[in-house]
Amino acid sequence: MYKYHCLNAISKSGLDIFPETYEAQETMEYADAVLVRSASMHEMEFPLCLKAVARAGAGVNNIPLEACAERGIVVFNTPGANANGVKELVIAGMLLASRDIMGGIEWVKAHAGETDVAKRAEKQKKEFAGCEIEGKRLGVIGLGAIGALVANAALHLGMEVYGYDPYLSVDSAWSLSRHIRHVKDVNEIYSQCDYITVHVPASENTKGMIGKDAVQKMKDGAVLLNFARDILVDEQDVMDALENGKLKKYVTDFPNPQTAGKDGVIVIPHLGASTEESEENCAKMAVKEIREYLENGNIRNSVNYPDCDMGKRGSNARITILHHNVPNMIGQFTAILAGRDLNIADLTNKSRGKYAYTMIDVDAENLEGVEKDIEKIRDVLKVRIIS
Ligand SMILES: NC(=O)c1ccc[n+]([C@@H]2O[C@H](COP(=O)([O-])OP(=O)(O)OC[C@H]3O[C@@H](n4cnc5c(N)ncnc54)[C@H](O)[C@@H]3O)[C@@H](O)[C@H]2O)c1
Ligand SMILES: O=C(O)CC[C@@H](O)C(=O)O
Repeated sequence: MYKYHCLNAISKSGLDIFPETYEAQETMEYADAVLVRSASMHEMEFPLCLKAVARAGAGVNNIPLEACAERGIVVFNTPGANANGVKELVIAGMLLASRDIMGGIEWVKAHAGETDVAKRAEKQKKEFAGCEIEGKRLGVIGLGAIGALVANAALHLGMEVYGYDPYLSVDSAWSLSRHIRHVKDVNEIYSQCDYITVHVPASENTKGMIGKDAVQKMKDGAVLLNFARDILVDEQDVMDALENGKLKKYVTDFPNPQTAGKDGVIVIPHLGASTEESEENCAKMAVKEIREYLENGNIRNSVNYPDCDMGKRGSNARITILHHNVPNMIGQFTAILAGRDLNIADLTNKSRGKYAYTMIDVDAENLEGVEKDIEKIRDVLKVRIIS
């Protein structure tokens, strides 16, 4: 029986994929796996039994990736599973910044019940007029799952689109329309675009990447959209730019005391991925990743260990070893098996930065003592025998 714990509400259609051999737990204490959305795990203590954390979503800045790796906990995310939900809200954000839709709706609410509301609305509506996005220039910073969808959708809405991503993946490159202008210097986005939207992961490298310098280079009256993470933007600099009229609007999906309720800021309560479809997609992908790892040892879409796949486990026992990426690890593992006269049917080893993963299929059912012996090897972080 495997045990899992959900730190946030996870869509039932995903949890339903767990078979009867899985049991939900009220706490993490005895869990083999944890499912999480945005809950911060940085201050949490992890039990020794915890083997996997699946982030039902894209951003993993709420999870201590290296601390997990050191404890032999594989962290997964669900790339692309909520990208369409975010794309649609970004388009909505551009429209909200361009026309005073919310001001107009508030005015109607305030005059509800007045018999001459229709006549008064016709007089009042000039106050809420705006501009169209067709023909305007959009700059997309980060052309991954979300950025690529936003860029393509904006083209379809008649915008001219500039895209910047120095680490563009081959998959993203294939998905992008050839009509998107591939920009090599982000300053070109700042200086040329009417709307700028950022879709990069939050990390030590990207924190504060849009601050005073970037804002000063932007066109007067530009609109900045942030559906990635608030820490990517130096929001005090953006507030100053809104106050002095340099920027027209800041649209953000991340409420905080600095931006909530402030003039010129449209703050949405982190709704980018809050659609039935995105929640289902993320939950299903997260549950499949956990099952694949617990039942077969395969790692798909990890963010702290290498992906590694030996297919479905057959009749052989499968030994899986998470370890540091240092020389002579495989030699030590195979020596232990050879010393017991055990035959290796298949073996795979993959590495990613400081960490590596070895999977060994062995032609035997009785592997007594093997787990303990491998665990004693220096630089081994976690050993499992799936049989
Ligand atoms: N608002 C929401 O609800 C919501 C939902 C999903 C994701 N997000 C946020 O959006 C981010 C992006 O999501 P995604 O699914 O597109 O991720 P992704 O990994 O598919 O794409 C990220 C892209 O950013 C690029 N990149 C990295 N550093 C860069 C830099 N310095 N300059 C330009 N490009 C850079 C990468 O090459 C990659 O192509 C997530 O990390 C998450 O923080 C928010
Ligand atoms: O789970 C959510 O609602 C938000 C997810 C989003 O921020 C992400 O990074 O995928």
